[in-house]
Amino acid sequence: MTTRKPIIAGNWKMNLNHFEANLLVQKLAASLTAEQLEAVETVVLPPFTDLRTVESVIADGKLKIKYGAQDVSPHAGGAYTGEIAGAFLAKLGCSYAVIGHSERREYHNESDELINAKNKAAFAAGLVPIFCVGEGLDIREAGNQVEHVLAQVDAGLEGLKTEQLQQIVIAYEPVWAIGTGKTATPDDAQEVCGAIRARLVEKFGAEVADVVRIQYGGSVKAANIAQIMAQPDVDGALVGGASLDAEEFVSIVRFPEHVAR
Ligand SMILES: O=C[C@H](O)COP(=O)(O)O
Repeated sequence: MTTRKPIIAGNWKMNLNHFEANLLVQKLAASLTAEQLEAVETVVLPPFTDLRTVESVIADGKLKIKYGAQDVSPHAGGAYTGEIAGAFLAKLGCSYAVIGHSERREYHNESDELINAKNKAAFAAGLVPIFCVGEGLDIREAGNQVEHVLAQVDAGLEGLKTEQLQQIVIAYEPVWAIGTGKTATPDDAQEVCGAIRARLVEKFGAEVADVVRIQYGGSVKAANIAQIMAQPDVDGALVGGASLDAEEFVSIVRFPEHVAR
C-alpha cells in the first residue's frame, strides 16, 4: 500500500485582509520547522485579494508552505465579470483551488456539473483541486450519507484523466459539522472516506485509489485532529475556523506529535 503524505489545509473563507494574511503566514513560518513542513504538507487558502501578499511572504522566506484559492472560474478567460481564471491563480504560484465547497454549493447554487467543469478548469491551468463533497443533516439523519457523497464524487470526477485523478485531493465535509463545533466522530469520517476510496478502486483501480488523498473537514481542532488522522482512509484535514488562529493551526499541523498514527 502506498504511503500518502498528510495534507492539512486552512480554508480562511472570507476572513483576513492582506495585511492580516501577511501576519498569519509569518506566524506560521515562525512556529513550524522545515521537518514539520516536510512531514505534513501545509496549505493556506486565503481570499483572492490576499494571494499576491501570501505569494511574496512565502517566496521571500523560501517557506515550504503551499497556498491556493477558494474557487476558480470554469472558463479560461473572457467576458465573465467577477470571475477569476485558473491561469491567473497559477501565475500567482497557487498550487491548489478549492472546488465545490458546500458554502458555494449552497449560497451560489453550484451544481455537480459546474463543479466538474471547475475541476477540469483547475487542472487545465496547472492547479490541483481540493474537491469538496459532503451531506447535509437531513441526508445524514436518513442514513443516506454514503450514497449521497458517492454521487457527488462520481459527478465531480467525470471525464478526468488518470494522471489528474492521481493528484486530486478530495475533502469530505459533512455540512452539519461545518462551523458548528459538532465534529463527526472518527468512525463517521472513516465510514465515508473509506467508501470514497472503495468507489475509486471500483471505478479507476487500486493504483489510482491508493494515491488519492482524502481529507476530512468540519470543526477540526488541535484537540480532535489526532483521532481523525488515525483513521486509515483520512489523509488530511480541511480546516476552517481553527486555521485563522496561528497557534491552533500550528498545533493541528503538528498532529503526528500528539499521537503516533
Ligand atoms: O473548509 C473548511 C470547512 O468548511 C470546515 O470549517 P470549520 O473548520 O470552521 O468547521
